[in-house]
Amino acid sequence: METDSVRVESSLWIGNKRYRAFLSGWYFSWTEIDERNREKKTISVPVSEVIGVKEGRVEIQPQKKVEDTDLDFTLFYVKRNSKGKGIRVPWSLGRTQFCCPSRGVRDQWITQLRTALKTHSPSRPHRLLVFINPFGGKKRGKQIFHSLVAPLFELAGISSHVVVTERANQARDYILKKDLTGFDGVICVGGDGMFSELLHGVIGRTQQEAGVSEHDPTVMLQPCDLHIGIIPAGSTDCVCFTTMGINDPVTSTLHIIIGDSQPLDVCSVHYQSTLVRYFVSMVGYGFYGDVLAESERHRWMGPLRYDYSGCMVYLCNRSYPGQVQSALSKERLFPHFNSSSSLYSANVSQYSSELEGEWVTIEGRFKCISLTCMSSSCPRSPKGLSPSAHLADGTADLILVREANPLGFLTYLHRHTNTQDQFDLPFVEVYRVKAVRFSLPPGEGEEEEEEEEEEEEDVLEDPEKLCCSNIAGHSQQHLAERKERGNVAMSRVKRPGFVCGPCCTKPRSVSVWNCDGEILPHTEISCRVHGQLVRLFARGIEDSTKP
Ligand SMILES: Nc1ncnc2c1ncn2[C@@H]1O[C@H](COP(=O)(O)OP(=O)(O)OP(=O)(O)O)[C@@H](O)[C@H]1O
Repeated sequence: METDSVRVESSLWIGNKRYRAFLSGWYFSWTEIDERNREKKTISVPVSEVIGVKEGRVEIQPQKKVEDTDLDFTLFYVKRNSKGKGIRVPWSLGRTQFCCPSRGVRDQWITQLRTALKTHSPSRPHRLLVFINPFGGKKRGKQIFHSLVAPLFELAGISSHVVVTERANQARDYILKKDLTGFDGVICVGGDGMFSELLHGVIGRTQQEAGVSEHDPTVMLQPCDLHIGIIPAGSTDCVCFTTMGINDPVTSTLHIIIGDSQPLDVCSVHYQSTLVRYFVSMVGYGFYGDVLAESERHRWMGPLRYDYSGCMVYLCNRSYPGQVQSALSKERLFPHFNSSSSLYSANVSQYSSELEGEWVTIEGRFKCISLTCMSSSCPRSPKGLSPSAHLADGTADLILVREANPLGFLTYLHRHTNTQDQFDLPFVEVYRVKAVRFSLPPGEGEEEEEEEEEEEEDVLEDPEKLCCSNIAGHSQQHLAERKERGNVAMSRVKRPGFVCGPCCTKPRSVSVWNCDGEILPHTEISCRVHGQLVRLFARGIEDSTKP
């Protein structure tokens, strides 16, 4: 065996074939040598993608098997599969078993490979805090973790402390309050809701430690050091799909093990001087808010409720008045920006602001308004809400869909599922922004607020007076909540009933905001993008055409 500072080389056998193996700088390669000493196929594995090196003949999947032999060692590494269900190829665990001419050579290979691994992968996690939501998606969180994730962590020498959640927000509270010394990252096994819990926990804790007030909408938030990992086990897993290009627990686990790090922009939502929420995926008004509100009332339908609610809300053909003020990023014009909906058209006025960049005000009636920090893709919409949105450039894409005829709006919605440009429509405008404020135009919504208050008084007397029969079914509980928590909580519960579609006899001119699948309790909100606030164990979307 030849060894120098950059290169280790020797003959090894895989089965009955002879190979010349090299460990050289960043790569471990082995080339098949035929009987005439000619070189044939070479396989190369970056050292940074080696998952583990074990003595003997070892198998991890489908079941762990170890045969302790003197001459063999087994190499585990990231293998890119040829096809998968995402917009990039899935990763799996590659395994090759080498036989050495002597035990000394075998031990030397193992030592050299492990040393190279430490040198070339300094950012790998050693200890992780894992939260499993046993009720997310198809309720397979525990099974996914124990059968697919835990064996890979063990192989890579990662220890994990596992918390199976017993209630919503347990993971967030744990991160905010418990001692996290020694953990290199927090992992959720669940869907977007679980990711959001970790996001709020990690950001909140970092700001607490830095003495930064999250409620101040103008404050510069402290970037978070603790990495977040997502093992998809929810029903949509949009954040995972957008940051990985695929929803696959093994691919996610391998990214975590090799310590990939992807910065991510986060948007804060404030109501006056109160932080309402953070999001990375989407906040949407109008159609998106109405669909969520409607679907909340049909939870019993399971995932089908989104299709059902989408149809019902579409049939209502509603649009809402609004005033959107946005701080444009320097990269103001969106690549797909439609020239027919000019930025400086009559209904756009400019004014300066405290935020860098220029502010514009846009007023009108909208079918929907959405703001997204990422493309927000999912298997149903592989290109997502805003196909060219970046993960970490400090901007978000504001998409305004103005009042349109039902067929036009259907075209817009349908284009999310195919390759046609959803922005190339005369009633769609897109802006790349750093901050957004939404308000109701003067006079709009006030009448409703008053009506709403009167109605709530009536309802207190007689719950059956609620405009929507579905809500009435739950009204006693809602009334109790209102008494306990005040108007905000009541309107949070009640508003979905106001936009519920055909069953509701009182159409309203105010929608609700859908923030990453949660209904926000306020209409007039301000949003601000915080560039690269958190880091994920991910690599963004890899080009699947590369080997
Ligand atoms: N033990 C628990 N009991 C009840 N709710 C929980 C529990 N653990 C977590 N939650 C909450 O359940 C909500 C949904 O969970 P999760 O996001 O994992 O699954 P999902 O809704 O199926 O997936 P997706 O959000 O991708 O559609 C989260 O908002 C989380 O706060």
